[in-house]
Amino acid sequence: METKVAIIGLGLIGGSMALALQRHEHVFVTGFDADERTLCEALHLGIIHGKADTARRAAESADYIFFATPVNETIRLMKQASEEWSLKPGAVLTDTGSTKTNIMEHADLFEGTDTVFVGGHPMAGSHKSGVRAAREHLFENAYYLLTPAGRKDAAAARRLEEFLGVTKAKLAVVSAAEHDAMTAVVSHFPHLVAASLVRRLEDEAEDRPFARELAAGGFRDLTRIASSNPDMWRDITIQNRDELLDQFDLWQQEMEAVRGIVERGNPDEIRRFYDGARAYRDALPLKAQGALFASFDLNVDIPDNPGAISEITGILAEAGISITNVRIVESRADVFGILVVSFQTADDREKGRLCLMEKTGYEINIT
Ligand SMILES: NC(=O)C1=CN([C@@H]2O[C@H](COP(=O)(O)OP(=O)(O)OC[C@H]3O[C@@H](n4cnc5c(N)ncnc54)[C@H](O)[C@@H]3O)[C@@H](O)[C@H]2O)C=CC1
Ligand SMILES: O=C(O)C(=O)Cc1ccc(O)cc1
Repeated sequence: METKVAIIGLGLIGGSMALALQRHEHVFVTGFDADERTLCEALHLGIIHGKADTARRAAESADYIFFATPVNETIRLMKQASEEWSLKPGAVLTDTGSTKTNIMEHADLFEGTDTVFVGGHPMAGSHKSGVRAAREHLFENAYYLLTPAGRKDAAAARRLEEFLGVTKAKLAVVSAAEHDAMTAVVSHFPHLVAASLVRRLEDEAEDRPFARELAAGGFRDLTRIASSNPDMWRDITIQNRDELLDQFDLWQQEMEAVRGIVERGNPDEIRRFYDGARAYRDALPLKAQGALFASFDLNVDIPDNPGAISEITGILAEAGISITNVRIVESRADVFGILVVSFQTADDREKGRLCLMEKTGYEINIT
């Protein structure tokens, strides 16, 4: 029997989810997006099987309903769905939002009905947004957190978990509170810091415009996420406000401690500070795709000239290994640069690494 899926919000995450769920043999994915162009594009690109002209129409015949909209919008849609829509008995509603406490506070709107809401958050994505950025492989190897609320929800969560198996994500169940505390540290607060670093540069560059030209390499790596969708991050910041405020206190303590280290100027102490951070960072599970490690990158140390770039891309193309992005990080002041080649999966990156090691003499690293 055919499973009917409704995806509301067809941007990076909704579009990727629609593509991944099409891996099921008997599935029909209906999409809706508030933006008419996005909706038409999703249909045209084969991201959805059919389009609906309202969220309600998409949802009413569905077995699984995904809200892949900015989180404040998701709550508005949940209220509408529970009050006005006639959903199929046994339907499972879920979302992909980056925050969970606020959303789960509204899950009980579905209590006493024959439908259930299970919170969800695929911890994969990027600073890109929109339907054209959607990728079938986006969730592979990434954590996908589910936050069922009650007993009925636990059974529905198991069904949803099984259905989401085709995404090849690593599914895990956590409480909404736990979710928001952890994501504040690994995702939400870092976005505030990245945006602030960029704003600091903007101020500095008013007096010293040359600083802007020097903002290469490390600065760009550290602030990539400042290029994210501001509407989405506005909603996340509003919904995870309390956790973020706690993070400000802890960050200020951390900055005070670091300031002390710099002020004392003790070389051993300064080195220990950097060494501790490096050791912890290097031991992070980089192979798993997490919120801050959204793409699979190889750093290739090449002479900074166009010939070297086409050599690398040519070797990969010849071996049939697809890449998603290529950029040069001008991290050093001499004639050399680092070519960062991004792959869709860890598997492709490993094949690429072996192939380039065999065919070039360049130094190749995974950061
Ligand atoms: N971007 C990322 O890396 C990740 C985002 N998320 C979460 O997933 C959700 C979607 O994020 P993205 O796909 O990145 O955003 P996006 O901006 O790429 O897509 C959102 C889509 O929702 C549509 N939309 C907005 N309001 C709507 C409404 N009322 N009805 C129907 N469509 C509506 C927009 O037109 C847009 O096409 C957000 O809740 C976000 O917090 C979760 C994991 C990663
Ligand atoms: O671009 C990045 O590294 C991200 O941080 C992507 C991301 C954004 C929001 C999420 O809830 C999860 C992952």
